[in-house]
This record gives sequence, C-alpha cells and structure tokens, in this order.
Amino acid sequence: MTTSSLQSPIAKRLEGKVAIITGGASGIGAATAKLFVQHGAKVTIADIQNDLGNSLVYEIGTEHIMFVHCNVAIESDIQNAVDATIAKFGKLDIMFSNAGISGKPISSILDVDYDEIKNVFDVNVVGSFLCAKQAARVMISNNTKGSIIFTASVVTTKYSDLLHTYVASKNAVLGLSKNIGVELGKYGIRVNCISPYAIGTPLSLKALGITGKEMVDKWFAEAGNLKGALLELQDVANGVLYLASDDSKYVSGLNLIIDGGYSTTNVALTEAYNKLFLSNAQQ
Ligand SMILES: NC(=O)c1ccc[n+]([C@@H]2O[C@H](COP(=O)([O-])OP(=O)(O)OC[C@H]3O[C@@H](n4cnc5c(N)ncnc54)[C@H](O)[C@@H]3O)[C@@H](O)[C@H]2O)c1
Repeated sequence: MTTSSLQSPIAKRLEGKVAIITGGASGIGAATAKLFVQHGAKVTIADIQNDLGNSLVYEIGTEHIMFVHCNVAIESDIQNAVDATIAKFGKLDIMFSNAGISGKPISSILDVDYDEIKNVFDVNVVGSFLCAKQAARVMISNNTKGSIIFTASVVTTKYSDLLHTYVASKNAVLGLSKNIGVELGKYGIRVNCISPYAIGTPLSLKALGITGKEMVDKWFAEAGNLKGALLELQDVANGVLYLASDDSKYVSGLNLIIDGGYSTTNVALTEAYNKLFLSNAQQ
C-alpha cells in the first residue's frame, strides 16, 4: 500500500453507477439509498410510500436521486421505474430488490389463510421475480455487467415456529437469486442476496405485533449471538454497497449473511449439553 493511498479520502465506490432500490423509502432501503449517493451513485427509489420517498429525495437532492411510485407486485410499475431511471440517469447498473412485507404474526399453520399467503408472496416473491426480470431486460440489451441484489433474511438459515409465510417467501427469494444467477452469468450480470438478522423497522415491529423500536432492538440484541453489539441499518447498507460495487466483481450466487454469527449457533444443543454436564457434575 502506498503512502498516498493511506492518506487519500475514502474512495467513492459507486461513481458513475445507477441504481434502483425498491422499498427505498424506509428502513434498510432508505439507509442504502443514502450510502449509495454518498458513494457517487444516482439512485431511483421505487416504493409505495409517496410522502416518505419524496421527503428522502428532498433531503438528498434531486440531482442524485428520484422517487417513482412503484408497487413491486405490479409488473407495469416496475417496468415504469426501470424506464424512468434510464430516461433520467441513462442506464441501470444495480437493482436492489429490497421491498418486503412480513405478513401477520401468525405462529400456527392452522391459522394461515390463502389471502395471507398470496399477499406476502405477491410482494416478496412475485415482486422479486419482476424486479429481476425488468432489470435483466435492460442490462442484457445494453450489455451492462450489472448487479442484482435481493434482500432475503436470516430466516433463510434458521427456522422457528413463527411467520411461516414470510419464511417461505424469503427462502423462495434465495432460490430465485441462485437460479437466475446461473442464467445471467453468461451476460456478466452478478446476482446475490443479503440476509440480515433483525433490526427494529416498521416491518419487524409489525411482524412481532408490537410497537416501540427501542424495546424491540433490545430484545433482538439479547437474542443475538454477538454480545455488546446491535445490528444497525448502516451495517446492512455496507453489505449491499459491497455487493453493488466492483469490490465484489467476481462474487455471484452468494447469500451474504449479516447476523453476528447467529446462524451458526445451536442454542438448543448448548443448553441440553450444559444441563447434562451440570446434572452429572452434581452427582
Ligand atoms: N428489519 C428486519 O429485521 C429485517 C431482517 C431481515 C430482512 N429484512 C428485509 O429487509 C427488507 C426491507 O425491510 P425493512 O426492515 O427495511 O422494513 P421497512 O418497513 O422499513 O421497509 C420496507 C419498505 O418496503 C416498502 N414496500 C412494502 N410493500 C411494497 C410494495 N408492494 N411495493 C413497493 N414497496 C413496498 C415499504 O413501503 C417500505 O418502505 C424487507 O425485504 C425485509 O423482509 C428485514
């Protein structure tokens, strides 16, 4: 490493790149939009929350970012977001398919109804398919070596008896990402997932059926593996930046899990072992 590289300011890692972020009006998407712009990208936020989306544009500046009303479950909305992005910024390098919903906090398969399954799958799975399709359409025809990134979740690595529709939908997103990554490799298009552990956002508060971000964040921190640390939106945005930038130019088919090691734990086994060890020690 040269002295000048040690002294130089942090390089802009997305200079000249153009991105669409679905679900970019709130939470992970909004944090990623801000980070992308800091790194030189032009960004389109595609979301259904017009007020939040427009105020983010106002905060960041219309030369860097625009808002397009887009329901990801409707193909013409996504097509419109892609076409509007090309019209304003000239191309599309990065599709961050991040919009999602949790569905109701149902914990028994007996309580799941068809409308609930359809609602969650329409946004999380159909929306992801359509984002990938519309991004690939322009990336292939413009010969753009693009990056498609999906937000899956730590629920693609660990299972419980909660949120069956959400968990099934996120595992479908992971499968989709790997399968289309195989197809799109021949065009030089990379396809990856980011899978965060839990953060207090409107989505996760709804999933738990509680209000109060502080309480939820505390609970997530206690349940996490990495003690003394809290997963923040910026941690996830940093991972997305890596997958979007040329720093990951040979990375495709990855599920980047941002979970402080949570997915590697086996709490039940540890507890059972400790119980056995303690009862033997007392004999
Ligand atoms: N918060 C967590 O703990 C967590 C953990 C793992 C994965 N995720 C995933 O992260 C992604 C972002 O969620 P978040 O936690 O930032 O929540 P959030 O509620 O802050 O953001 C979700 C965004 O998606 C938008 N959205 C919902 N339905 C839409 C639709 N039909 N079309 C377009 N936009 C739509 C919402 O308007 C909102 O702006 C989701 O895919 C979620 O499943 C979240």
